[in-house]
Amino acid sequence: MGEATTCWALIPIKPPGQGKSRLSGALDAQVRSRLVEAMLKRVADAARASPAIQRVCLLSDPELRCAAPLAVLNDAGGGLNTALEAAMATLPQPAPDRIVVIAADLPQLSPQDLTMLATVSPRTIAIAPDRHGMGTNAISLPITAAQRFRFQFGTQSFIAHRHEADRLGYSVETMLSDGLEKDIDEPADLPDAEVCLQEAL
Ligand SMILES: Nc1nc2c(ncn2[C@@H]2O[C@H](COP(=O)(O)OP(=O)(O)OP(=O)(O)O)[C@@H](O)[C@H]2O)c(=O)[nH]1
Ligand SMILES: C[C@H](OP(=O)(O)O)C(=O)O
Repeated sequence: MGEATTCWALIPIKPPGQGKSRLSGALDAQVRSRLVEAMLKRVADAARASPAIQRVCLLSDPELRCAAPLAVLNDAGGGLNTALEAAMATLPQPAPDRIVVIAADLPQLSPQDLTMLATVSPRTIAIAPDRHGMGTNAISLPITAAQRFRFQFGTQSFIAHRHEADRLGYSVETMLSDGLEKDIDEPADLPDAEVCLQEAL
């Protein structure tokens, strides 16, 4: 039997008060910020409950205080893609075999979703698209790929991330589940955040 592989989850989150601006027409600033916190807690709890994940880190401002006591990797600035690339280059050692980058706005995420992302075969990059098949809600990278991967968050990132995996010579697996697809970007998405929204109101 081979050595057990290790996997960490990395959750990027903007500093308090800065996230989910597209919801500002539907929710006031205080509710929005509580919703962001409730969704982050849900994602962090799901990651911590997955037996395939050994460590859960946030990528954010190191001053961030959140309900869950999690390690925070410094967001070096420059936007999400640049900050992720910098974080991959400066991971605490010993680094894991695999790292799952997962959005903080997935209120229906389950531990099984994390386990599915963490347990793909070694030469595989797994990508979870959003409900429109356009954006990327999670990406699971072997450590050998993580440090060369050019993140493409922004518009149409799902296809761009697939191309990036091809460029690096990894096979791609698409991960689909309700928990992974249903990120909360627009007011129309809010019914999918019902439980977190109850906490926030
Ligand atoms: N650390 C960090 N996290 C980011 C950054 N940009 C986006 N994120 C996080 O990445 C995830 C996906 O981002 P979006 O869905 O665009 O969320 P958002 O930026 O809060 O939403 P809008 O303000 O409406 O665009 C969320 O968890 C964000 O908090 C960044 O520059 N640094
Ligand atoms: C960051 C962006 O996510 P969205 O803002 O569409 O959730 C993306 O998936 O590239």
